[in-house]
Amino acid sequence: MSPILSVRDLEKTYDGGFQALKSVSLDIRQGEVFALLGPNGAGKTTLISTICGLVTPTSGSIFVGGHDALKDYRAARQMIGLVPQEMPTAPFEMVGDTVAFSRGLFGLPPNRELVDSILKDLTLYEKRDNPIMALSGGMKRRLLVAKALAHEPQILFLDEPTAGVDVELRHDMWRIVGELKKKGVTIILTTHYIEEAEEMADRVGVINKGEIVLVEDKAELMRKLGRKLLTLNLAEPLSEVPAILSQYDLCLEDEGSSLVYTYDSQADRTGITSLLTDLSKAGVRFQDLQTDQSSLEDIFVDLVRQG
Ligand SMILES: Nc1ncnc2c1ncn2[C@@H]1O[C@H](COP(=O)(O)OP(=O)(O)OP(=O)(O)O)[C@@H](O)[C@H]1O
Repeated sequence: MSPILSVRDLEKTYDGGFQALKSVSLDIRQGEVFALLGPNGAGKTTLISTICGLVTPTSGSIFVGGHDALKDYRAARQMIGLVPQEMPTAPFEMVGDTVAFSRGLFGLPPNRELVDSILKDLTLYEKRDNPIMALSGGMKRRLLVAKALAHEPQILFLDEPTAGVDVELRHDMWRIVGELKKKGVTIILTTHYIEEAEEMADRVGVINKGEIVLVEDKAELMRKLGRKLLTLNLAEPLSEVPAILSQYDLCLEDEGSSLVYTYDSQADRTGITSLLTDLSKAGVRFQDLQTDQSSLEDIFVDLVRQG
């Protein structure tokens, strides 16, 4: 299936000479939830803003649903909903009206039924005749989603949807994203929260200093994360791994005083029991042992540090 969004060799150098995007290429699959992770200043907002037509790229191409976003901006933008981090100020506007207005901005005919159903999905329907200023912080966040959905976009960008919100609202947002995905909406979100990417994403991309440094299925990442290290501190150092233990792919470390076994913690059989039996048969004794697991956070920190 061809990607719903395709970015090729995208570069952005701001006036003043700062290069915020360096040859970014990315394909987004229809119906997926893609989490874009990156530290402050990595280029997440620049990338999203460029795709949404708010920032002009220096070079490169963007295709949205087959439309060239640079040459056929309107058709491309029509397919996209953008949930910004903050509410533009229109405090006296009514909740229902502001969502209807967002739809009108795209030149679409009014559709009160649709607006009502969006408000209901986001549990804002009861507030439809209230001014925006009468909403709680969490409701305002949900309203931003409602406004972004008013023109029935196929792709929804969420820029840090849960930055600075409480746990309850964070889970609320995750539920909303899950429901939109079920309806077939493709979702791209930026986040600082690894937990958020783990919870929601089908795929994870990491951007650092304007470059995409990793794109991977979350399941694959989790599989990698499922690998654990068992380190045995030996009673006496070994010069080599005994032949009887060759099947375990052990590594001898710390000048022969530690044996390291890598295993899949999610497998039915980790092999630890038989390893310990075979160690005993080989006469290898150990004083202590420890297990370590790398997390998505470790992988992220490593990638960002290397960059
Ligand atoms: N209008 C601008 N003019 C010049 N430089 C800019 C402009 N907008 C952003 N930048 C720079 O581009 C880089 C990327 O910024 P961007 O906002 O895309 O990062 P981000 O990954 O979204 O960061 P954060 O997580 O802090 O929101 C930063 O160094 C920023 O200072």
